Amino acid sequence: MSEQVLDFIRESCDVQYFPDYKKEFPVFLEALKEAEGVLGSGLKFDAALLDQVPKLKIICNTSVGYDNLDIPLLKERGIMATNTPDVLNDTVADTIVALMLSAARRITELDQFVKTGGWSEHGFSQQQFGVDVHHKTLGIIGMGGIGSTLAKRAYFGFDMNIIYHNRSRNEEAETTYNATYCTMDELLEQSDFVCVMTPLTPQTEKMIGKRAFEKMKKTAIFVNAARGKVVDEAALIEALQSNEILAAGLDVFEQEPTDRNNPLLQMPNVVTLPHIGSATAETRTKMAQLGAENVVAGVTGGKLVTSIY
Ligand SMILES: NC(=O)C1=CN([C@@H]2O[C@H](COP(=O)(O)OP(=O)(O)OC[C@H]3O[C@@H](n4cnc5c(N)ncnc54)[C@H](OP(=O)(O)O)[C@@H]3O)[C@@H](O)[C@H]2O)C=CC1
Ligand SMILES: O=C(O)C(=O)CO
Repeated sequence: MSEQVLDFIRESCDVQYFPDYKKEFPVFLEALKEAEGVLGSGLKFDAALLDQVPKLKIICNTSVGYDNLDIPLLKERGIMATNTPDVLNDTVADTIVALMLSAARRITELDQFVKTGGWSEHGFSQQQFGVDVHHKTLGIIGMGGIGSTLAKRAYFGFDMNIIYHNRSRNEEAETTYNATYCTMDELLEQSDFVCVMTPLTPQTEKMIGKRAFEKMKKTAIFVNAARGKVVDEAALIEALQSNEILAAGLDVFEQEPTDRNNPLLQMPNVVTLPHIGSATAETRTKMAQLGAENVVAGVTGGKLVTSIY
């Protein structure tokens, strides 16, 4: 949280700032017990925690995802909640394109090849060729804010054929990016790149499992920048080990940080990132500022900018 954003909140509220609340959780908890508003990301607000923070009026996530919040419980207790949609769409879509390109063109693997002296006067072998991204079929599961922004890049930048699956139709994406709505099975069977971009909910938890990987092409590249728990990670590992799919690009994991012994970290055809989808200086500042506007509004009785409900 930059000083500029903190100063904006300080104009209306007393602020206690914890750059790493997990490191000093007992002190943080004491402060939270007195707080009317909280701004940040990642902390799970369950009933046991809410019981300890009776003065809390508003929880402002500095993330678009709000799987850390039990919305029915917050509603029941009259606590407001906000998130930070849209301001991060371009940055997260850029991250997904980076994962698609890295996995398809084997960028991280070949980077290591060069840096460890593997590139000799004999050049490199045909076994190291990648596959094209352009003119392929991209399947987007979750054609929302980020999914649509990815479709824009893929359609206009890479001449890709866009297919998608949601619970409801996204007519704007159909008109603007020529996206075709299909069932989940059709998407899995037809896509060269399968990108999941849904929120984590009880309905989407482990939505991509063994059966889904079996449906995908053997040449498919799977990308997850949504939430790790949307995927059955054991099934993903098995699919990669048995060549059920070609490669994967992952910004998120079932457990974060992921275990150092996670087999995915040993696979050259898997590109990994530490959940940095929205993490550019510019976008994180926009997210913090939006969260700050929400927390000030919530505490002072103003109008929330991006209320979750
Ligand atoms: N890696 C990172 O750093 C980041 C990760 N994220 C993650 O990405 C998620 C999506 O963000 P954003 O695009 O802004 O969200 P949106 O709400 O704009 O889009 C979510 C999409 O998922 C679809 N969806 C929801 N539930 C289902 C379901 N059960 N089956 C199929 N489709 C479904 C929705 O369509 P419909 O309702 O019609 O089904 C909607 O199109 C966030 O919730 C967050 O978890 C976000 C930002 C950064
Ligand atoms: O916004 C989110 O949901 C994230 O995961 C971090 O940007």
